[in-house]
Amino acid sequence: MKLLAVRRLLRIQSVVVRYRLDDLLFDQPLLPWWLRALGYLLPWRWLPRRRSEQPRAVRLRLALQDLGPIFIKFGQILSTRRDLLPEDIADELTWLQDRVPPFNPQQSVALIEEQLGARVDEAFARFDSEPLASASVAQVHAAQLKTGEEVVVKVVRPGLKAVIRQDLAWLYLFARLAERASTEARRLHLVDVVSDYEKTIYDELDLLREAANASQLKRNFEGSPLLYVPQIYWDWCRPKVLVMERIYGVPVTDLAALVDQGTDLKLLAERGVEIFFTQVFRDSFFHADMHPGNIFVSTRQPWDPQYIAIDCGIVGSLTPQDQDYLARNLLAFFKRDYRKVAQLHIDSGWVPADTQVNEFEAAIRTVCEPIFEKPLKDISFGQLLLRLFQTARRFNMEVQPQLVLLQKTLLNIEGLGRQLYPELDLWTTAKPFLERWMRKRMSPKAMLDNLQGQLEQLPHLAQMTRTALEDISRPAWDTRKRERHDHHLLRLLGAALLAGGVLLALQTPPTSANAWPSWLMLASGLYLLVGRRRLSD
Ligand SMILES: Nc1ncnc2c1ncn2[C@@H]1O[C@H](COP(=O)(O)OP(=O)(O)OP(=O)(O)O)[C@@H](O)[C@H]1O
Repeated sequence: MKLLAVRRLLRIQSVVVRYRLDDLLFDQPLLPWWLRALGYLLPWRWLPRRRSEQPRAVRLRLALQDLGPIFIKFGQILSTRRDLLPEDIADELTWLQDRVPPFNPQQSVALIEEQLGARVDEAFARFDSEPLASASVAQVHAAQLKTGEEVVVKVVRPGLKAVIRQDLAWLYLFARLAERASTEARRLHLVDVVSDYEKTIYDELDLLREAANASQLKRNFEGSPLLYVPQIYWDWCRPKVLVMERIYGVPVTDLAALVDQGTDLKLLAERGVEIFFTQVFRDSFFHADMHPGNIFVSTRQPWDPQYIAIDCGIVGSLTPQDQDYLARNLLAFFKRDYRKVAQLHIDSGWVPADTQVNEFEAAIRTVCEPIFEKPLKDISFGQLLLRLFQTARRFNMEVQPQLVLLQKTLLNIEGLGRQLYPELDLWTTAKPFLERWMRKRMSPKAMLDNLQGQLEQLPHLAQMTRTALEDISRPAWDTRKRERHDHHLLRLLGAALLAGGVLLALQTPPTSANAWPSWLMLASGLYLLVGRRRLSD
């Protein structure tokens, strides 16, 4: 194992030298001056540079490509972190998609047979050993089921787990060294970036998880003209093999083909935004790997264009509270009500309760005012959220992985939408959607449903109260947790009062003189459940 690790390090080194990444590594303000100076002692730094040498971003992309799937995937993820990378590099790394040499089809067949416990010719009527596509994590073959359906068979690259383990170990080491050597690297939380990557890469290896996500997404958009998700053939799915319906859409990046078939690009761009908001707010289940390689457009009815999404390995979801705060934040934002944005961040518990709201408001205003100087159609939602989270982080906002995922997806959707239709006005497209959603949440029916939900929790009240009280008495209890807990306790108390009030009202006529306790209980219960929240908005 150690020998393998050393060999891998030598390989990484040789790639660094071959692509002359020394300027990227050692000329960084990220590193302290003494390390940058030390860089000049490296023998290869003295090699003459060729005039024709490509720009640094291209050299970095080629180097990552050369280092194989794990570095490619890491580069793809980095390309979405525009908060960390210079623009030229972030732009170039987006080209790291789907350009991975295929692996031997015999390996595919062996793995499929091992996973299915059947020969390929027993499982399929036809199996094309020439791969249809080869990506960083998996290879895809076209096939036909014995029942006649055209399918694709996705197979995980053999031996990927071992390579991941090894490459990750090196990535962690580099990140840790950088963090130890420089405050800038610590500010960027490089180790956290690698750790985020580690979580997603292992998730992507489990194709059953991807299949389950695809099934759920398909169900959420059943019959919708907006989005189509290929059918999963569960009988043939295993952890390393996924069999799904073959789709024949136009890649969304192929603008010429879309124009040729007469696609309504404006509608297509707007539908992208609608799909995103529907997934986030209606379903709380969103495809979080929306890079252009995973999106196709149906060839049917170009005047009524429908997206097709594949590769549901990474999905995100928000709690109802996060949904609520996010929608309010966006609405407050576009009214430039920075005070409310700051207050919402505190109420939601995203930043500590003792944050100075004035200072936080001023910081948000400083960051956002220049963005709002631009016409609405040029404002990037994703950038706005990114700036907001960066500001909030200075005020000790805990990193909220679900929000980071959402912000990255939003950047993807925006980038895609504006590529299709540069005049796309995201805010005007999204605003009615958000307002409708807020109105629906505040409708009497939604409130009643909410109330019913609270009442259903009553049987657990005693247990929850006991646990909460026990927790509170623990010394390590921090203020933010305490606030959240207080909030839950008050809501539970509200539900209890309301239920008690209803029971009393059933026994005493509401107009009689001794009905006041039931009225009092009903009013205070309602206040704790609904009024408190609305007043705090
Ligand atoms: N259902 C399908 N029908 C037709 N082609 C498909 C289908 N699923 C995947 N493909 C092709 O295979 C390619 C790779 O598939 P997919 O993106 O699922 O693999 P991956 O290894 O997860 O890739 P990534 O690098 O994006 O993570 C796609 O870009 C597409 O060209």
